[in-house]
Amino acid sequence: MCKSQFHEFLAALPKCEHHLHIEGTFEPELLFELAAKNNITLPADKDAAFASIEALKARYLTFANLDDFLGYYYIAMSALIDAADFEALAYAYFSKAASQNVRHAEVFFDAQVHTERGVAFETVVTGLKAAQRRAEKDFGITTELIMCLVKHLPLPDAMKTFAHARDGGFFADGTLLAVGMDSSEAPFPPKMWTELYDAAKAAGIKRTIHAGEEGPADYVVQALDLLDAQRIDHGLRSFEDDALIKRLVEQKTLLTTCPLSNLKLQCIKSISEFPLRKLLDSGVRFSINSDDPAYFGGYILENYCVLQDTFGLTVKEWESIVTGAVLGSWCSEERKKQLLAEIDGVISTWSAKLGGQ
Ligand SMILES: Nc1ncnc2[nH]cnc12
Ligand SMILES: [Zn+2]
Repeated sequence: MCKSQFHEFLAALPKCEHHLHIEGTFEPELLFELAAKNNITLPADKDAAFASIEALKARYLTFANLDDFLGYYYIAMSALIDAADFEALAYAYFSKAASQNVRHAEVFFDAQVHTERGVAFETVVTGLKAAQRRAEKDFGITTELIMCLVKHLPLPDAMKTFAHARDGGFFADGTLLAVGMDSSEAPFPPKMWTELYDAAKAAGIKRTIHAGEEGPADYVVQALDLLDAQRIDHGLRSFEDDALIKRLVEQKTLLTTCPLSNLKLQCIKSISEFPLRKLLDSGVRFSINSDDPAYFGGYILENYCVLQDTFGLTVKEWESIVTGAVLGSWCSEERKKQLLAEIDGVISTWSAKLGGQ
């Protein structure tokens, strides 16, 4: 069976995306457009990569590590000013995701980074919500927002943003689904954030955190032990610790993995180093995601395809991956049932076409 036919099957599979930074979908074309509209000068005097769309895209091919990438990611955000900018950004992602059969997406946004530069929390959320409503109407995709706090700023700053969202009723009214943490990892272990996660837990708010991307397996252990995190974003390095894997399996903790991101940020040297076989064989619940697709050369489907080309999975294995992604989602039981039924339909159509692959 030809590679492209299997890719067609992967495209048809109903998908859930759980690890996607909306600011990481900021394509250079839209970045330059919004920077011009908002009179934001990108720092081409300090870094020639900002001289043109082409130069920036070329620079995105050479990230040395997570922090190298984050420098560009945070500068680009400075071009997002009003609610319409956030709406345009998010709607572009939802359209692209829907075209790849993402049926449910739980999306991060970096609230604190925007408020810190003077953009009101309400502006960000208003724009994102408008895009969510339009996307559900236009494509039938269900979406949720996860507010990420950033590890490179002090705990009191994170607490202030968290309290603003909690006390403003943004979690209680369903505008926000959960709280997470992202940004630079190694210098900022999970144990630094217990106060934030205790407060989220006390308020009945779901909790996730980036851990085990560049940091060691022990950071994942800390996230479980000290933060009571219910989901782990990346968790790539969890396989350094057998007891941790056993625990993740028993607790059915979802790892939201991101293969192309890991490759582009030099966490792995080649896709063959991505622990896909271990994830499947151990029974850890995981999903495959795009993280920051505008920066890493691929949206969710490209992540699925590169894994297929490298590991040659069967239809059954893909069925178990997309089913696990549904089960690990934070959507209603009713929505899960719909998504599982959609998967059943696509699998029966394609099993016949692909004949026992
Ligand atoms: N891959 C990643 N790791 C940590 N923080 C991030 N923010 C956006 N992408 C990220
Ligand atoms: Zn991420």
